[in-house]
Amino acid sequence: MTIELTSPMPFPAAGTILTPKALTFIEQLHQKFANQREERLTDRALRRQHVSETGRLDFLPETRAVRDDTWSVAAAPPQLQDRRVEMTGPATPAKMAINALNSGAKVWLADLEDASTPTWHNVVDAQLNLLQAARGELSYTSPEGKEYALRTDAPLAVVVARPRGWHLPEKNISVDGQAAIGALVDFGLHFFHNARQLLGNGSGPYYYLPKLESHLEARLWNDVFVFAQDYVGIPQGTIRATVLIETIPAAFEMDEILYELRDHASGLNAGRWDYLFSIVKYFRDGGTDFVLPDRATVSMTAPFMRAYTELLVQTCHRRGAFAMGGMAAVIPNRREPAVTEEAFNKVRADKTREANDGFDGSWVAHPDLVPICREVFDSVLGAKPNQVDRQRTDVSVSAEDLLDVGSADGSVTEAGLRSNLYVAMAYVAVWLSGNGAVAIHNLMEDAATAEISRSQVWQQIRNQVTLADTGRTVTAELVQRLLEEESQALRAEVSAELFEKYYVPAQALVADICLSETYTDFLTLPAYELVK
Ligand SMILES: CC(=O)SCCNC(=O)CCNC(=O)[C@H](O)C(C)(C)COP(=O)(O)OP(=O)(O)OC[C@H]1O[C@@H](n2cnc3c(N)ncnc32)[C@H](O)[C@@H]1OP(=O)(O)O
Ligand SMILES: O=CC(=O)O
Repeated sequence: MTIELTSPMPFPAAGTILTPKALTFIEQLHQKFANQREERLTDRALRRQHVSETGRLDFLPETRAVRDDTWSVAAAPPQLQDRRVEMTGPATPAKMAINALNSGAKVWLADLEDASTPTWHNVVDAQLNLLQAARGELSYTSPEGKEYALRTDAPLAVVVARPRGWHLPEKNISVDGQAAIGALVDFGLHFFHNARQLLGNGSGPYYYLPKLESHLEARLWNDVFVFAQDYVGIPQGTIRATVLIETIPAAFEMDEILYELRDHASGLNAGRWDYLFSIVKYFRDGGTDFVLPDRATVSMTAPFMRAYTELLVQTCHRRGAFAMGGMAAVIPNRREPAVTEEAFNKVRADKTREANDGFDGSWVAHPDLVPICREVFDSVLGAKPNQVDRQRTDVSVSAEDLLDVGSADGSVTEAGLRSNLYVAMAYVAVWLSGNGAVAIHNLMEDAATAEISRSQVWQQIRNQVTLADTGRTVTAELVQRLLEEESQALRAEVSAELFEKYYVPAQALVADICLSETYTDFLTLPAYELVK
């Protein structure tokens, strides 16, 4: 066998997941698809290079027929007909998984991606929790003795697992001497252990696919699904995938992405945070027209964001697919009623806009937000499980609309720059400690939101932006100084031990990626080198 674990089993029960048969499946996936994955990653670099030379993206002339023809995706299985509330969160620790399954949401996006640090322990523990959940066997006792069990008085949320994106390796497994591919490890282990079990439960192997940049990446996933279904001997078309439209090039290929996955597609999701990250990344050297205002001031009602979400709803419904809303990152705080009230109001407003625009359901980051999202969608859907029949023929979105980044209100301020540096450092520190999502100043921060923060800083230096509140120009020297000041603020907030262990390396990493001449494509790639 050419597959090997390059690290010891992370904990004794890991053998339930890392079985010889499951590893053989991962090996086969790798051998069949590693080259295609490499080609797709090369395409990404070439396309970005083209954008940097032309300052432009457009709908593809060669796929016009796919956009113009009449076709639909496969019908949604019964369990995915009603997705009005989707809870997101990591699948490890077990407590979070149980809380999400019990939350009353219709779906749980079990996140192996942006809300999870892919430490070897987390990667395998998340799989173990999902395996036990599929068999109704997941339970947990906290160190304080609080018991957690799967509820039996109401339906559990349907699991839709989100594997890592194509770019991330899994360094604890090697195949033919190369690091395994994170996406194939996450999908492969989940599918191998649970596909048949989930079908037996009346559910199925359902996935969210993150960070796609083209329909060819969707084709690659489709090829993986076809191979995997044959491998375990379940009917073709059993898998259902919802694709996150969270990169700017993918917004130009929504039809094509659904078309490639048409036998397995169940919808698209408007992943707003990664979308903003992608805009900054793609147009980072596109001049000041592409410089976004402070992260906190970019709203979903900015014309270019509205163009993106409206096009998504229209495209999905035209193809019989679900349009899923995104994440309002404000979260409640059970100890602070005023914070909770503000979060409820903001989430209600966000979900109301989505429901009225035609989305079929949306995401929440915290169990206390489930009732708000449900109530809003109940009031718009009435007795219907979804509103896929709402065609939105009134929508007309051009390439210019999608690229009208300058239409965002707001300015770049020193307060916003400081906040970006603080969040990037604090998030990376928490990520290095093994938590992929954290509340910072009552906002949910995960890999996507941290990517925006650090990318904005890089873009502001590159464009020598003038700060609206202080009149200073953003330079490497200014950023270095503010980074040190924000780091001192963080030093005052955490223990000396934590600071040395996680915040010092986080500061070094953020300094490196914000100040270097070359832009770093994903923050999680250099960060991954620092975790076991
Ligand atoms: C841009 C995107 O990709 S969005 C999707 C990816 N991001 C996410 O999924 C983030 C999901 N959210 C979270 O991880 C969490 O809500 C956080 C980290 C932001 C805040 O978590 P906490 O600080 O634990 O919140 P809080 O203390 O209020 O939690 C209260 C209870 O709710 C539980 N809880 C909170 N959020 C979640 C969640 N997303 N899933 C399951 N349980 C949750 C906690 O475990 C805790 O349970 P307990 O009372 O049994 O101990
Ligand atoms: O993954 C979702 C996003 O908003 O980013």
